[in-house]
Amino acid sequence: MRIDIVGGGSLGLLFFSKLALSWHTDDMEHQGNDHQPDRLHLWTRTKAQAQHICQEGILFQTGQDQPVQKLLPTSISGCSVAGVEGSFKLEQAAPYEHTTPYEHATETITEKADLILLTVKQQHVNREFIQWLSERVHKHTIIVTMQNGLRTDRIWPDAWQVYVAVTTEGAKKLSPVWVVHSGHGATSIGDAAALYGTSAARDMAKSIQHYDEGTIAFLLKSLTKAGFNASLSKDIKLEVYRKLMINAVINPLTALWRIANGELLASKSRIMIMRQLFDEAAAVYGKNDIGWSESWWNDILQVCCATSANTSSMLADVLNGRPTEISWINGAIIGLARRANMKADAHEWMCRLIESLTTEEAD
Ligand SMILES: CC(C)(CO)C(=O)C(=O)O
Repeated sequence: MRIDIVGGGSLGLLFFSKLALSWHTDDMEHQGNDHQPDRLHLWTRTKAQAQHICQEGILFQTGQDQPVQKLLPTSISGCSVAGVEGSFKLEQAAPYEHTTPYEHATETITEKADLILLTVKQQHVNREFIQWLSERVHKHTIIVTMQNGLRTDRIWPDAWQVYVAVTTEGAKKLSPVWVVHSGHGATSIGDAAALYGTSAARDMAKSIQHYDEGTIAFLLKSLTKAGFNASLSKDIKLEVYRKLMINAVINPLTALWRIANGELLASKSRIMIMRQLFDEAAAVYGKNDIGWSESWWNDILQVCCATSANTSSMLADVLNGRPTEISWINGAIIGLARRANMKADAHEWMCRLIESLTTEEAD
């Protein structure tokens, strides 16, 4: 089985590091047997990051106060890294030498992936990216997207088997090569057809279901072995909308006020504004027949506590002068409101305010 992780952000590095470490342990255990190793490959968006990783390895901490583990290219059997520039043209594979006793370790980078875990930001998923990705996909490749927000454009080709992952794992990227597992969470995976699917996609998914099940089962097993709390979701749609609500409340406010997640709870007036965003989104969900629960408000407060010292991903984008995911978070709520002929003024304001922080927002 070949897994490609696409995206060298905090979550990409976290999932790569933990999987690589657990597969490495596996390899050590199986040395001398004719065990065939599974392959893991990390694609970073920029060539520069891939070069850093190839030269310095990945620094990984299982927690803030935990020792730094160094994953060196030569010590991770079957794992490799390459960079893809902003244009998403395939760059030459960065030299990531590994010592591995298995003969098929010499395979080239052009080998297609059986499973692709996508951890790139929404703004990087565009037509060029899909084109690049199509070179890595074979007939039965499963794509698992692990991203904030919701897409309303039909970006995924109908024939692809796309799954959605919702995770509450916390990860902090301290440098292009350094990631800290800053909070343990849970990861649910479900068929994207439930969210975006056409009937063609559903029929196709059914006809090759046994492949899906095998690959997804392998992923869940690998993630569990690597120490993640991962499961197959019974209702991924609900989980995506729940996470969307959490992000639509926490992300823009932390980015506007430039505060850590926990500081949202520091005053009544902040909590009132959060509640306004929550109520408005809940009304929009209601009109769209999207089940929501009052308990989600408590979930939001709990996320603020559990990740109190964290910089939200939107604040991190703003601080680094990068475009944000606002269009796929609060913008998605506005889209749902329009669909129901209603207004979502508070979310509109969030979009306008965040968009006006930079001059390079995605459309
Ligand atoms: C849940 C939250 C807000 C945690 O920081 C997040 O997902 C993000 O920052 O994007």
